[in-house]
Amino acid sequence: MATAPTATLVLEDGTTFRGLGFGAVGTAFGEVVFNTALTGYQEILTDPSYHRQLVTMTYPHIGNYGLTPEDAESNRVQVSGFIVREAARMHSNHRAKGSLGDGLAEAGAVGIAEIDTRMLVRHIREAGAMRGVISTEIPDADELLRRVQDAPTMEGAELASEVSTREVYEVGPDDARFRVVAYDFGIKTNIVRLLNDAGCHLTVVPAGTSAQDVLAHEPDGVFLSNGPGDPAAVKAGIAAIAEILPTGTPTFGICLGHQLLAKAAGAETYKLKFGHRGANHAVRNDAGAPDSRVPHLAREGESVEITSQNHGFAVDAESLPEDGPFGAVVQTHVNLSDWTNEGLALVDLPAFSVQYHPEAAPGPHDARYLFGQFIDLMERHQ
Ligand SMILES: NC(=O)CC[C@H](N)C(=O)O
Repeated sequence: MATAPTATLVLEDGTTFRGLGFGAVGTAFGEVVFNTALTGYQEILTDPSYHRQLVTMTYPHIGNYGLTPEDAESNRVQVSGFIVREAARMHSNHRAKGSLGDGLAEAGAVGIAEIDTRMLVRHIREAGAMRGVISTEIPDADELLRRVQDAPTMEGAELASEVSTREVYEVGPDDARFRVVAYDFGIKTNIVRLLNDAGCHLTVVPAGTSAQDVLAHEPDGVFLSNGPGDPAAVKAGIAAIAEILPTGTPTFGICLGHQLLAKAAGAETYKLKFGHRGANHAVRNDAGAPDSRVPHLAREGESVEITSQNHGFAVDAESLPEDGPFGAVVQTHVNLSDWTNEGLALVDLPAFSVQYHPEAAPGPHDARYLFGQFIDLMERHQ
């Protein structure tokens, strides 16, 4: 690292950090967020939901196992910048094909190391997630502050269309039991893989696809993917979902897909103070509670699961309607740290979704059962 350029990180409130640049040389803007997973930096960097974000890892030593193409969650590094305590000088892993620094450089993502990430994260937890800029070319903190204050905010940002596929594509065997249309708002590869493994042939469609075009495929089910940005700004997606729901097509959403389903069904979303990003968030499934109105969505055996998460917005549980455009919407899952909403289901229609990541890449596999529940719903409605 001795020859790495000096880099500067400036937050929109003027807080300034100096560190060492790695990855791309340049200036990168984005929302500064933090992820508490101990491993899985490659899956995090390549998760399209991190588009336009500067991701801080709380684990202090990052890059030691390099980058391995088969582990990517999309075809590129998606973050605009990466903030770490210590970037490993060498990686060691027989599967790796390159270093973290080279991967960031190739994608134009600016990294900054030798940052006091504990101080940064404590500051964000107190003051809230905010815009930031990392620069290896502009050392003047006042200049960077001016620029970051002009950068777009995450609230109101429609980013799904920036990462979505431009073309429709098909994945999985033609003779699969179920034909699913998957909305790509920024879909992660492991979701595609797990749906294929569960017996689904996928037709992956761009974020702006109309309900008519989706229904023309006569799908057994519709999947709503994760993705970046403010759910409230994804107007076309919300409108399309509102047209698909009354057809009774089984629908399953993850993260952004969950938020869009909620909006389509009459609920509201809001921005969390600093979001949930990590691989050990405890969630309770209430679908098996004695008074549950959606007992078919109970998790067999246990009700608490440790989950992988990555979201900055959330569904307002108080806004879930009893008398919405498609009837009642109930909360199926709750976050055990802050009691925010983590899942919902429609009572009268075969549609459900979770805020967290059952595909868990990276993360624990507790929530895989949800893919099975989607299959069950399609089986019952086929
Ligand atoms: N992973 C996701 O799909 C994130 C959803 C949304 N962009 C949020 O930050 O809340």
